[in-house]
Amino acid sequence: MFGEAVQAVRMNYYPPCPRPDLVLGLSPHSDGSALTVLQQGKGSADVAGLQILKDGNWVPVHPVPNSLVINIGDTIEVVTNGKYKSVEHRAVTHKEKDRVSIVTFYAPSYEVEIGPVGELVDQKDSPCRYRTYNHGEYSKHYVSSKLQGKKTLDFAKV
Ligand SMILES: O=C(O)CCC(=O)C(=O)O
Ligand SMILES: [Fe+2]
Repeated sequence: MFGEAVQAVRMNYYPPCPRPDLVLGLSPHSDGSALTVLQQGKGSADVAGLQILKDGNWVPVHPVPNSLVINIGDTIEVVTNGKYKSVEHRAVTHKEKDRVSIVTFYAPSYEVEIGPVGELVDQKDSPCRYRTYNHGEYSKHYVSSKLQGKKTLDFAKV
């Protein structure tokens, strides 16, 4: 379904920040990927920099040694017609400690068309919520937009 899938890696370094109350490491966003695999750095295993938005509250994702965090991205939300939601998340800074995260984004090939799978669309119970679009177009839209919660997903909404 994803064609020759794209796997991209981003490494984030967050230096200590004297005013974590004023400065975010990374603004709230959802990832444009299908799935994201994230490792919170070994050397800073006690710094909970990643937070997810759940029921309107920011919840810290505490690092578990030798484990990976798997996040659902926008592409899975579209493919499942909203059954699985991409997670809104952000990174906060820490007064004394720096932090590293290594993030792998697994996403469709830029050539493929992405849309809700037929089995999860039903006129009555689960009407089609997202249009079918070219993933390359979505990626372009994503990288040229500001990180602003799940706003980038508006591109795909019907
Ligand atoms: O540093 C983190 O834990 C979050 C990184 C992230 O959300 C991203 O690179 O997309
Ligand atoms: Fe992210």
